Amino acid sequence: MATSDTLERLEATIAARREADADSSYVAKLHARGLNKIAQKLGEEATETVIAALVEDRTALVGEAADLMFHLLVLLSAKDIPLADVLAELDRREGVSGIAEKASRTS
Ligand SMILES: N=c1c2ncn([C@@H]3O[C@H](COP(=O)(O)OP(=O)(O)OP(=O)(O)O)[C@@H](O)[C@H]3O)c2ncn1[C@@H]1O[C@H](COP(=O)(O)O)[C@@H](O)[C@H]1O
Repeated sequence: MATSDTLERLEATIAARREADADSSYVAKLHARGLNKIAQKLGEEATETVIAALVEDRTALVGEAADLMFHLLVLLSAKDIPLADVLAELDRREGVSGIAEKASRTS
């Protein structure tokens, strides 16, 4: 079953493929084309994800969401930001929202 380990494995694969031959690796090809291209691809995948959601095509939405998450990991890799930093930020917000909820219950 896919878990957050899936994203961690994919992050490691992307890191390992960054310097590969651009003819045989899509990750290497994207990195060779630079940050602007990676950012452009992420924007395109975000738009395609939104469209798939709005036309209510479940299969397409799952595929586009996978493309979006993959390209986000490529962008984070290009900026040398570990996935763990993003997950830690989500954990931090979970804690913050828990504190806000408790505060509203006691006031
Ligand atoms: N998850 C993915 C993944 N999702 C999407 N894609 C690629 O993303 C591309 C998107 O297609 P597009 O038509 O939008 O892109 P394009 O035509 O290549 O580029 P442009 O014309 O936009 O410049 C396709 O080539 C897909 O194969 C991916 N390529 C790789 N991975 C993972 O990355 C790993 C390493 O891949 P390589 O670097 O190719 O070894 C693989 O084992 C997979 O786990």
